[in-house]
Amino acid sequence: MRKPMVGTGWKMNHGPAAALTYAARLRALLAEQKTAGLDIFVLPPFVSLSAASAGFAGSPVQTGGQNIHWDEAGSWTGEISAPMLKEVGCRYAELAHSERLQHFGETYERVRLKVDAALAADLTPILCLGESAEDKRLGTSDDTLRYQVMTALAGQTPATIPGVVLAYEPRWAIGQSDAAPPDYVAERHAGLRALLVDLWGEKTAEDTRIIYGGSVSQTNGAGLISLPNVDGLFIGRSAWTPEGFAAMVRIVADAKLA
Ligand SMILES: O=C(CO)[C@H](O)COP(=O)(O)O
Repeated sequence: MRKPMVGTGWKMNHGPAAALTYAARLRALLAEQKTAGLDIFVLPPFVSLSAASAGFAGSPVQTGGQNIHWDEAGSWTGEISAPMLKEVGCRYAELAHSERLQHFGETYERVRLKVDAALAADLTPILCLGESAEDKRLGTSDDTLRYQVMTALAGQTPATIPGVVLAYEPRWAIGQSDAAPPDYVAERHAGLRALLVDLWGEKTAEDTRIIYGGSVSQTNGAGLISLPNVDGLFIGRSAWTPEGFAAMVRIVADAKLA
């Protein structure tokens, strides 16, 4: 059984003081909602992780970092290690976000090392996958997703794959006015599920969560979370307020905990 998820990445928003304010407000809102049975997560900026982890301590909300280096320590100026995320109370490590690929030179070859580092530190990798607008135009979306999965998860086993959350985020749908069309999302998630079967077998595919991100909102969220093979929602802008995120938690809970 795949435990449903709902999470938000704050990107470069909410310093430590704002993180504490957000956490206090979200805790109060979620105390009035169904949350048992959901994995709920927030991915603050690095400088806000200690504050956020403290602010959410004892609540249903877990924290995670938006990136890690593949090494445990060393001369890597400006980088953060998986053990450091663990030390500040994180459960998750987001990897390969499209903005890291587009603006900061990230590669899926490097992400493979980061998946290993996250798992070694007992963090759950949230592995972002997604095709470009050009892929979509050319009909090569599934080829690109296959390359990303096979490269980032090379060396994993049927037993370790379910410890990774796949986050399907079509690049062309991020930061837009609406999400990818539901039938398109359903096709890509079905393709990823079939790829997991092909590479690691039925049980691994059945146990591995695939969540959707890319302009999720209160308008489209219920339709997206109801699609087959969509095990959760991963929200940016619509969840940068506690009220917005609490509304998305409710949408996922209503769909998945009924
Ligand atoms: O990071 C994302 C979700 O946290 C993703 O980039 C979607 O962002 P959004 O389009 O602002 O929801």
